[in-house]
Amino acid sequence: MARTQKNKATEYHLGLLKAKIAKYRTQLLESSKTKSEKGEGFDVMKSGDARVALIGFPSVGKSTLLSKLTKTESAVASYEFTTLTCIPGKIEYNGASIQLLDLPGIIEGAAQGKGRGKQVIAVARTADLVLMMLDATKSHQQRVLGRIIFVMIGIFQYVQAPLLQWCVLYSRRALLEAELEAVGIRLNRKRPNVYFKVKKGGGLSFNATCKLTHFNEKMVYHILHDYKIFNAEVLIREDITVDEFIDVVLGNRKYITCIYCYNKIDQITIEEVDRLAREPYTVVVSCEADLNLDYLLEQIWKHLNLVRVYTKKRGEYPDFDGGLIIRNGATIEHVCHAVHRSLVDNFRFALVWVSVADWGFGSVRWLSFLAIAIYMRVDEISTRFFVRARQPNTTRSVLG
Ligand SMILES: Nc1nc2c(ncn2[C@@H]2O[C@H](COP(=O)(O)OP(=O)(O)OP(=O)(O)O)[C@@H](O)[C@H]2O)c(=O)[nH]1
Ligand SMILES: [K+]
Ligand SMILES: [Mg+2]
Repeated sequence: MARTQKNKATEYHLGLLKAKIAKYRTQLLESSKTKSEKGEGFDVMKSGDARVALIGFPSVGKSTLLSKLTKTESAVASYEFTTLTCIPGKIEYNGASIQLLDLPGIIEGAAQGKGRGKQVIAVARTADLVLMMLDATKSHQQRVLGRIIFVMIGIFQYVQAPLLQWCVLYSRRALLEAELEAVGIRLNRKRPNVYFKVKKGGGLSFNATCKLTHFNEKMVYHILHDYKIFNAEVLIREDITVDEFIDVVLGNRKYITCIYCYNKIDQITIEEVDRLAREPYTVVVSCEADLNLDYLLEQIWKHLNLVRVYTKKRGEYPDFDGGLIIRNGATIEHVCHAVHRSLVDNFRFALVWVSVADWGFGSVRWLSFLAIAIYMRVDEISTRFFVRARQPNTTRSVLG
């Protein structure tokens, strides 16, 4: 693929190669899974309302952060690979209990099993949020190096391509992302809006509701052929790339939010801190100097997208102490399950109050919910309406 020039004529050929690589990669991962039992990740029980995994190179300060944010102490030392297993800690925040996992550092080639890479990445797959820790001091060194390389590229025009590649690859953050990407973790990306269903017969039915600029029906046909899928229904609802389509076909991708956390900002200049802090999904902290850790918690909470639901007895004020913590996108059925397993069977209707601040885009939904609720029994429709609350602290208003 590196040798193929990228243009309109070769796009098709490249797409097929991508599908092949994805296929072989999956086969490799699957075969190695059966060979070693150790590939399943560390044996740590999921507990609390959400799970956050600390991923990063050795000695970036992952254990220091765990020890700061939770009551658990994880060994901190200046040498690499101090932590060798998964160490769980508990963060109590906004009434929720969030499991924070300290993990061994990972290195280049982790996805292929270097170090304890495979186990670490397996744990990352089970997390609701990946907290990618990076060393701010190293990122600065790297930028300086990057500039030098770009000057060199200017001088040696003819070796441009490999050098550029090296430059891109050398970014430590990109390296980590590539490791996670290789095992099917997609960071800060949403699931492609594609309906894909394998069928028993009937051939391939292909439809797109928008103009596709990256590939066409013929390509879809050939990619599916490569996976030995001959009968399927494909409905593409957004202008996706070939890679995204392959993700859909493979179906085992994990879409996880990632916060990039630059540690050790006590060691770099304020200008550098400012530059890093402006990047998307980025938080700058210093675990040792206790800088910005409360903002980090705030961001973790925000990106976990948890919803607090409080129960209320008839004629009484709601109990704002013991709330139920529910994932965003959960339904009233989930809420029932969180209260008691048998509740769903006897469930008839629910009255729902939402905070005014949540009305924003969802207001139409809530108002229609209210309108329909008046005419229908709520249990018939409740499962189709999501319980969403983004800013649960604000004024509550009676809706249902
Ligand atoms: N200057 C500075 N040093 C820090 C900071 N946070 C951690 N360190 C130092 O970084 C070193 C490594 O910290 P650890 O917490 O052990 O790093 P780790 O990522 O858990 O490392 P491994 O478990 O080996 O992968 C220690 O010597 C810490 O004292 C910080 O905010 N500023
Ligand atoms: K260390
Ligand atoms: Mg550690």
